[in-house]
Amino acid sequence: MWRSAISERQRAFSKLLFAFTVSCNMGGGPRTFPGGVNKWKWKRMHEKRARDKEKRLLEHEKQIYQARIRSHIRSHLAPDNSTATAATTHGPISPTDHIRALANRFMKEGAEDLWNNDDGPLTVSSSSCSSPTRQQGSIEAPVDLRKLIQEKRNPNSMNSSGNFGQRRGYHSVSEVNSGVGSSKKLAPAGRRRFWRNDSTSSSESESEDENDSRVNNWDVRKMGSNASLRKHDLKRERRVMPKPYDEEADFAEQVELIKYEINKRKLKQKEMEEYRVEDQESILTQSRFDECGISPLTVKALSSAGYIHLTRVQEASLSVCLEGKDALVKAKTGTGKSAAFLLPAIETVLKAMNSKSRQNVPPIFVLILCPTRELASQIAAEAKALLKYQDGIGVQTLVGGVRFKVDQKRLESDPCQILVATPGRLLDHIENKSGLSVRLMSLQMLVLDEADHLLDLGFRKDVEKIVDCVPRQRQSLMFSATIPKEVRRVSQLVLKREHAYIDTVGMGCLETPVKVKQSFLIAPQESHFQIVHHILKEHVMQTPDYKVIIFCVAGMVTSLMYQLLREMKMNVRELHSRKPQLYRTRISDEFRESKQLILVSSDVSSRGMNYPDVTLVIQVGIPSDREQYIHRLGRTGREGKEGEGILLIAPWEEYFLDEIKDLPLERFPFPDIDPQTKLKIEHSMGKIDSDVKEAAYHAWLGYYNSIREIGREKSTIAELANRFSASIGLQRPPALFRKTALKMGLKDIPGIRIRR
Ligand SMILES: Nc1ncnc2c1ncn2[C@@H]1O[C@H](COP(=O)(O)OP(=O)(O)OP(=O)(O)O)[C@@H](O)[C@H]1O
Repeated sequence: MWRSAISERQRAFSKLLFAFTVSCNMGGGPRTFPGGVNKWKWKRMHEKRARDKEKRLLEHEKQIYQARIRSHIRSHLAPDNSTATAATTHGPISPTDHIRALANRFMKEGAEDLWNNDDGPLTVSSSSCSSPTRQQGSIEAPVDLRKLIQEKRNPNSMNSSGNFGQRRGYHSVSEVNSGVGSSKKLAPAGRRRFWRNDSTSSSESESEDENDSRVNNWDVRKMGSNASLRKHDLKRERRVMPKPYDEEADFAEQVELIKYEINKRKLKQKEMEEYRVEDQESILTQSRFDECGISPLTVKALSSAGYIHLTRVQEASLSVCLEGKDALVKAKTGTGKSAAFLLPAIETVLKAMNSKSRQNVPPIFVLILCPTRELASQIAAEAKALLKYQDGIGVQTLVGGVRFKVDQKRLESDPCQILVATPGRLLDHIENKSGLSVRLMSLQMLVLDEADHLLDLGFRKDVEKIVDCVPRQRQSLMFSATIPKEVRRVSQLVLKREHAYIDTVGMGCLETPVKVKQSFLIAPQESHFQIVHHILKEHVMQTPDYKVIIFCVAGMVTSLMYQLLREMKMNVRELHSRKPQLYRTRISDEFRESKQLILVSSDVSSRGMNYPDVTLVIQVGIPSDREQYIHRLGRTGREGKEGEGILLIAPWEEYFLDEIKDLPLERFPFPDIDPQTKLKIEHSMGKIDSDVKEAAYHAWLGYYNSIREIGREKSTIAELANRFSASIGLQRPPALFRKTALKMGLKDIPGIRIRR
């Protein structure tokens, strides 16, 4: 356009000069010019000056035009309307009129050069949330005026590709001529005014000055601007001038369109923000189970369980899992991961049962591994609920604490296409050649729930052995609310190299449920039992349907806490690995069904357990790591509900707060415990059997001695353990067996007593 405008002026100027020189040649003027130059040199010099001046002028006006367009757009985007008002009231000419006036000049051929990658559309970053104003005014993507205009001109020709040439809807001559469709078909309708077809253009070209073909409307130019394309697009194409009156109307329309588009985006952004807020509260999506390609009988079972819509993790992972791909899935606690792997598991079984020929041994098609017995029972129960209307598909559990023979009999007599197991007990069966290995040869799907824990050092060896015993040709799925980097690295022990990684939490996003209020309290070890009692009393008073889990650092410390709270007449239960399995199952079931109950538990309940409507989780002492903190906390605030979590630690455990510093923990106000209650607690503690206290001391010492991150000398740990021992009313620290002390690396450590 610039060149064309210049050339018009040049033409006029040349004509003048020509007239002038002709008149000179006819004897009417001087033959030499100032400086002794001849008339041709003089003419060329003036032509060049005129060209330069023209160029400068155009450049200047181009900049004004760009600035005006930008300020116009900003005035529309600015949340504060005063800016917009100011912009519309100042000066003799309104911004819109100014833009229109400038556009009349520049929205001709080549005007698209005004918007290019460098000086192009206004970009408002949605990520820049430092100032509230910007936040309000931010939009998802920049308003691409060119795209809008292009869309308006020819909605069918839009191309969302990032390629600049394509985005502009340009077609090279070679493309047009090479039959990639006719040029009419390819060139956007509106563009035809810029880029003409041969047929329409030829007649116009005839009317042009033949001698000035360099600068006529049929000028040949590079596609795109120099600024935008630089050396990248050297295809050439002809162009023609648009009709001026058309342009004016068109531009007014375009401005309207831009306004409309900006408003639309603002609305959309508002909606998105509202959705995000809702989104954080609800775990459900708009997708429905009856539309996601699973068996109708499963959909029926889902409906009767009250599941209509998929949760986010189910939506994100289901299609991938149904395609048969391996997947590593991360989603927050309480968001429906169990169903996310159970649904594809059921589909796998249905498919296998339809396709498999008769086999000598009843095949197990799906194996689900999980770390605890309670979790295995819970998963099996959920699977059974989903299989409510499917006949002939059986789910069984293989967990410790049940007699081996009983397991064997059950496996032989009852159908079992889906097996849910803890690694240790499953290995027992595999290694004892109970016939399970043969049945596992038909395995189609292996699932690791709480995958990061199963790949922890405690379980990894067992899991590796199990993986070695199942067919390599299988689908493997791994689920957890936490997937540390190390686990991603070792995930290939189980998953195929080309597995999908699905993270519904998102990098840098909050890993804990948004509606759980988290706080921490640092208090001397000696006061922990009193503080727990105080917090519980307050909570019970304020929450009629209270349901609390207290996590303690080890089984026997759990038992001590339980006995103390029971002595203090609280409605409390205990759950830890030192209890027989039948007891554990009964307590777990009772707590699931109950309200107004306090469960004191070791980490056996920290992962996966779905106790509905837990109102408060108290963690006494540091968890083994950040992941454990997240899982323990995740027993409350499930399904997007509200909840509360309190971490109670001793001053020397404060270092742990660093590991969870990205989580929204607030300081819990230090409770004011009345002396009478203190006395009562001391009295209750005095009633507890010293065996329990001694076992608690040993468990406490064992736990803290095993956490490397503490970074303390063994002697310091021994000293702290002795303080704990005193706080629970032991006269002196209990002695350790020599063997135990050796194993723990505590032999000859000052403060550690060895049993004689
Ligand atoms: N699509 C759904 N619609 C409604 N409720 C659902 C849906 N999917 C799962 N739930 C419910 O959500 C709750 C949490 O599910 P689940 O125990 O599978 O969570 P999770 O993500 O495995 O948690 P964790 O990380 O603690 O193991 C359960 O009560 C379950 O019944």
